Amino acid sequence: MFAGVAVAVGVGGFVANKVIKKKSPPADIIDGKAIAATIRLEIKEAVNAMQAKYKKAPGLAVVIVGERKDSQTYVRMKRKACAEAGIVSFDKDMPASSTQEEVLQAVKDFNANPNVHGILVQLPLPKHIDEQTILEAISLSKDVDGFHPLNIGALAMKGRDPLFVPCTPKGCIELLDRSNVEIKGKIAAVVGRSNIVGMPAAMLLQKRDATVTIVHSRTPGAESIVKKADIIIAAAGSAEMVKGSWVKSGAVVIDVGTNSVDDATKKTGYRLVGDCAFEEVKFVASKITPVPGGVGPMTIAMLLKNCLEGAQRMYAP
Ligand SMILES: NC(=O)C1=CN([C@@H]2O[C@H](COP(=O)(O)OP(=O)(O)OC[C@H]3O[C@@H](n4cnc5c(N)ncnc54)[C@H](OP(=O)(O)O)[C@@H]3O)[C@@H](O)[C@H]2O)C=CC1
Ligand SMILES: Nc1nc(=O)c2c([nH]1)NC[C@@H]1CN(c3ccc(C(=O)N[C@@H](CCC(=O)O)C(=O)O)cc3)C=[N+]21
Ligand SMILES: [Mg+2]
Repeated sequence: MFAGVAVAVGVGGFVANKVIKKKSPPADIIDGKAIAATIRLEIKEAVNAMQAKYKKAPGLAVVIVGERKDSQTYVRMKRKACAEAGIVSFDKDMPASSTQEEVLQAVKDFNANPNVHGILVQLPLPKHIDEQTILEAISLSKDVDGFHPLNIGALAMKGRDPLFVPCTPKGCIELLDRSNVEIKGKIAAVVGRSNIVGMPAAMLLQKRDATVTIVHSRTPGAESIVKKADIIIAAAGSAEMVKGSWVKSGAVVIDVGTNSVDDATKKTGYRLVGDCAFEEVKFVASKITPVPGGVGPMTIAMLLKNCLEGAQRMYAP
């Protein structure tokens, strides 16, 4: 009823529209770390139940090739999370000089091992190894990362469901669900189209009846496209690229980006930032995930969940 009523205030003969510029209250922070902890407890209970019923524990094989510091950190976190949930981890740490044949053989050995229900080959692999060849060698029923082309193909098809959904996008959807964000009928924008995050995230949103636009490095006018979205999943790997001005008021923002930027005030010399400018976006969005403590912990929780489900399918199909 107030629409169309202009508030004009005369200031010394000068008439200006008085704009009361007020910052919106900050967004709710979606606590991925806490949600992941809850899920990990749920998994632990299911693992205990499996032990009691079948005298078997789920097993996860983690293959790492080379000495990349970040990969080692992630792999250590995954193995620790497995141990806490009662999932047995099978470690295969291979030197960067390993041949493609050797890595392939490691995968084949785990394919044949009945105590292994999930196989994860940490990416990226050294340049002389063809990632796709390795990923396609993983048994479909043990593909807990969901990176096998047949799993991705099923993800893209109407009326089909893959055996495994990639962990990071699955974690993004779980965060939306557990934060009571409706996906159906919403406009969504995914920034990034990688095989491991952006593309599968877009497929999942679309399967849940969102209308999805994928923005990538060749997209003209990315800002105005992102600004139309009710739900934004940012996975470009570009520190703080999504500014407050890119975000529609009240949008829900899931920030996958994990970028390390130099920070002399930290004892490590760096800190992690997302793909969203958190301090700006939090005053525009209604809900937002932090980095760290948002999507990252969910990725690990979903890995455990996929491994548990793989084992459950084998013992109680
Ligand atoms: N929290 C977690 O669990 C995980 C976090 N990550 C993080 O998520 C981010 C993305 O990872 P990943 O998908 O593997 O990265 P990739 O580098 O494989 O893909 C990045 C994608 O973003 C697009 N892109 C890059 N810059 C821009 C830009 N300025 N504007 C629009 N699009 C852009 C690229 O476009 P194009 O295709 O045209 O090159 C590409 O599709 C990284 O920060 C990574 O560290 C990744 C995995 C798990
Ligand atoms: N085969 C394969 N599967 C993967 O799932 C896979 C991979 N390769 N290669 C690399 C990316 C990256 N990734 C992350 C996992 C956890 C956090 C995570 O837990 N991050 C914490 C912070 C961690 C820290 O402090 O360094 C957080 O955001 O709170 C981040 C990133 C999985 N990946
Ligand atoms: Mg390679």
